[in-house]
Amino acid sequence: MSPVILFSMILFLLPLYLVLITFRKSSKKLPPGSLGFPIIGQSFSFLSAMKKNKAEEWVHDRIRKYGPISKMSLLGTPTVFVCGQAANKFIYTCDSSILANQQPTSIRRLCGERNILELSGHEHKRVRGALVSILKPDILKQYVGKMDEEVRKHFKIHWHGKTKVLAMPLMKNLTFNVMSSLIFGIEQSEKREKLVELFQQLVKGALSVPINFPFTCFNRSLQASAKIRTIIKDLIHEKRAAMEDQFTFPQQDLITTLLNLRNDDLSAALSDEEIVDNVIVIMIAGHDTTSILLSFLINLLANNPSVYASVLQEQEEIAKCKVSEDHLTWDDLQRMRYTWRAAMESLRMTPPVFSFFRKVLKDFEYEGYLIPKGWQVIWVACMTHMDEGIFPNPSEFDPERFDKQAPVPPYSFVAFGGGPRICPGYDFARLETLITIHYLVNGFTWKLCQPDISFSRDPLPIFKDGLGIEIEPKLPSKEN
Ligand code: HEM
Repeated sequence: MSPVILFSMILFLLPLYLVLITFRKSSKKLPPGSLGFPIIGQSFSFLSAMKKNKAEEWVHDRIRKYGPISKMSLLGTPTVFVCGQAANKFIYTCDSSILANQQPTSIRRLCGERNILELSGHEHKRVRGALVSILKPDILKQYVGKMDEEVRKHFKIHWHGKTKVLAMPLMKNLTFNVMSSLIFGIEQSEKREKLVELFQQLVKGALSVPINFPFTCFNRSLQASAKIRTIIKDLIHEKRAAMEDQFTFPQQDLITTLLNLRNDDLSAALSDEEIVDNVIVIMIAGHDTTSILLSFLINLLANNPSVYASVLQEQEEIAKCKVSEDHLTWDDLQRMRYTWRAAMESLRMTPPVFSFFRKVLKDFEYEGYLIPKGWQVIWVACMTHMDEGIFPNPSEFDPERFDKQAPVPPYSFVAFGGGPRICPGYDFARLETLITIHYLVNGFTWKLCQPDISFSRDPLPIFKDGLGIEIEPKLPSKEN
């Protein structure tokens, strides 16, 4: 029998088998809801609601029908759906021997078995420790100048001399280039353009039914993933050779920093396979999320003149103390408090990541229901962001909500997740966002080409028209 048919049969039968053995061995109640058709289950209805930007309605319909806990089948696996502040707390504090991080099969196959999202317990701690150590503020401080340079270059090439731009693809291009420069040490080149294309293709299949037939989106994403792997492996060999020749870089890239990380016994902290898998995850986790934040913030600032005025005032104060060729410094970024609140508010209103998955390692009971081993849990963490009881007038863009004087209740603002898996790229994203907004508001004014713009989730939020804006450079022009 061909491996493809065998694999499809396993995918088809596994959910049924899991449900049957669960019923046989336990008298406890499963959550309400239906598993739908085998394999497909509710995958298409969920993905289609995401695409139509109706995911919140889809979730509300489910809650109306079954309550805050229900069962379904998503992306080939029986699944329990939960949401709300209590669910966020439960999941973020749950023992990793009960609930392990697990992405859909599609993500595991595209990013590799050793990627941090797949690991749990000690292995997760070890790999996470290595990633946190290269993304912590002390290390990132050294990169502010390099980031600043990339951002200025971007505005010079893609914005100056234009009257209209599509902001979203440009922000993707910018965040990808910043990450390539800092993580891979790859400057502007054909290789970098190739990598952009390959990552875009890989991401398209990240949340898809994992059937590897020719011409499927998943198949194209797998091919892109294989090519990216080859490029990263070659880079690792080049950097290792340079290190062995004792060729020292004045400012290392993050892959070199990772290659240099040692355990107590001086063995390498991460294997090459772990570096490849995790660099792919970092690129995916970091560049799209931050570009979404920047694009939605540009849209919100265009529609909210008073917030825009406060951001501008803060950024003009900082610009006043500099001459045009000065880079922004770490201290300048610490002064951009209001701008970061505006960014957090944008993340509250449109968090880049809508839902998360965990794998159930042991049967457990939650709110009186059995959550069986072998199933997965999906939770829509950000439903709390629009909870009137937590964030009054949730549809209003109000950065002051994040004023430190009025702290946000725990487990309710979760754009960066929570618990032991909270996003380790928070500071990276903050630096990149603040530097970009600084040069944007000091360099240009902008307005939306169309007043009413809509977005879909594919699976990440994306403006359908690319966020067309009319731009005008400010005079006298600071060299952006
Ligand atoms: C606005 C930008 C970003 C947002 C909203 C964001 C959000 C998130 C969220 C929600 C999680 C998952 C937490 C969980 O599973 O509970 C996460 C994990 C992660 N993020 Fe970010 N992220 C952003 C930027 C970045 C950047 C710039 C990087 C790297 C430079 C990064 C690297 C990672 C990694 C490696 C993980 C996995 C952590 C683990 O499993 O321990 N992220 N991020």
